[in-house]
Amino acid sequence: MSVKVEQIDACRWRLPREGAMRTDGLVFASRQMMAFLQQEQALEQVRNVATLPGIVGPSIGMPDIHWGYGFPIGGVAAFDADEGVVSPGGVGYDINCGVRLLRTDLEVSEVRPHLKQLADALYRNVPSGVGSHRKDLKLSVEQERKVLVRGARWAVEQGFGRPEDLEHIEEQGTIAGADPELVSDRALERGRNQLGTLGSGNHFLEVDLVEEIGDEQAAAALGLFSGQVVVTIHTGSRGFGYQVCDDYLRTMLHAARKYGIELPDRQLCCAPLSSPEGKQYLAAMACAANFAFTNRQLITAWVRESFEQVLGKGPAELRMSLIYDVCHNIAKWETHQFEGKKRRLCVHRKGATRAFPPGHPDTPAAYRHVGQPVLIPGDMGRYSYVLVGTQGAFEETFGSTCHGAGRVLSRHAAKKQARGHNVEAELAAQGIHIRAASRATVAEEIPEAYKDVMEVVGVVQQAGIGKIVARLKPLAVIKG
Ligand SMILES: Nc1nc2c(ncn2[C@@H]2O[C@H](COP(=O)(O)O)[C@@H](O)[C@H]2O)c(=O)[nH]1
Ligand SMILES: [Mn+2]
Ligand SMILES: [Mn+2]
Repeated sequence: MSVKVEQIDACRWRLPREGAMRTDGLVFASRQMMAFLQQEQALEQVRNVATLPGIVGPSIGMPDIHWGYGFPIGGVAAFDADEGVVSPGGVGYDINCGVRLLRTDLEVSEVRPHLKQLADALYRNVPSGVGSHRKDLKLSVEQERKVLVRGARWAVEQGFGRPEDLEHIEEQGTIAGADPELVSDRALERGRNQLGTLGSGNHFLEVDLVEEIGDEQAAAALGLFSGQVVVTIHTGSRGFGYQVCDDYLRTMLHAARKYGIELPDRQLCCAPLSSPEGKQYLAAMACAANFAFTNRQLITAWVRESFEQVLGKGPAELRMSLIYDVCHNIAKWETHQFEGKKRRLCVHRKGATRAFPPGHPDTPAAYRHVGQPVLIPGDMGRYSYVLVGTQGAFEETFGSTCHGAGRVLSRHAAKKQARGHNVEAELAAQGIHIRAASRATVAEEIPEAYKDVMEVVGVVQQAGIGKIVARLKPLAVIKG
């Protein structure tokens, strides 16, 4: 299916307003990416989002855009507080899936001789794959409710990490307004066993090497240097968030009918932000977001523990601090300047990352002169990127940028392509050690399953909606 697009410049494309659209679509992509996107449903989804009530500015697609449930993955849409809507499809099933980056003082030469052992320790200490969890983490219902309200702060209070970690988490690791009364018993039950687990598929824990620095000043501010060993964690709210999303999709289908919202696709079901249903979803979503922050905080503690077990040095000696933790599936209340006016907007980022500019008060003090860190994973065989947010992103995309490379092969197609290959052995030959609960996951996650993230961040940088700070290369990857 071909969607009408007009090229604006080398990396911007307009999907002109027509039919039921209330605004234009705006997609960031190279010509080559657009040629590929023309065969995809994601552009149609950008147009569908543009039909929703109260949308402010364009319906935006990032260069890693691909098909998602209702809203595309790699999509950003902002809605007016009075006229606008909130939609679970605009956040996604894995509420507050996100990425966290830890630094160390270690040079790669100090780690290489211990890499296999380190991969084993991380695999042992951090539960990954379906059904695994730490035997020493048993939550009562009361404790779980505290997690949902306090987020990463709860984990720090229990001794998982240090108070200064919180300063380097989006929203300091706690989204306000969470109400555990608004989540189902089923969600609570699924969450209890899954807190402190990585999950499967695209979720990962990775030891990386800082391969190249793109901006020395920003790298120094973030504590990054060439040849350094860092750790990336990518996971979200697990079965808890999934259940919250699933429960509220039903509520929202009913609400859309009740409030007379016309939907080009049922998967865009939503409710007015001012309605009881809209407010309830945001309060339940906040619970899931806090669950995810806690999840990444617990995993951080076990990563620090693993390094200490293998290298005999604790987190303080290794200066193993949290660079940043950023969400890429969330809807948030934010203040933005739009058409000369300050507006309170609910910004949906689904497979998109907040990218606030230098000087923004929500950027941690240590980074305020360079911009908010933006963490963009690529794939388990090539590279990932660290960026910072820009004024361009603040002005054009509600302070947002891409979130990854984006899939190009379905899981099925990736498995087919991996047939006849020993992916683990091929990666090991390149010095990348994989530990995974399932062979099938590794096959589904081959690097070729994703776009080349270098091209994605290239578009982002060219468009001025992100600035490259460093490129990371995987050394050891833990997959579910
Ligand atoms: N460095 C790695 N990046 C990976 C790996 N598996 C997936 N990915 C990238 O993450 C993004 C985000 O995924 P999403 O599930 O939140 O949409 C994805 O687009 C890939 O680029 C990995 O093992 N290592
Ligand atoms: Mn994710
Ligand atoms: Mn996820």
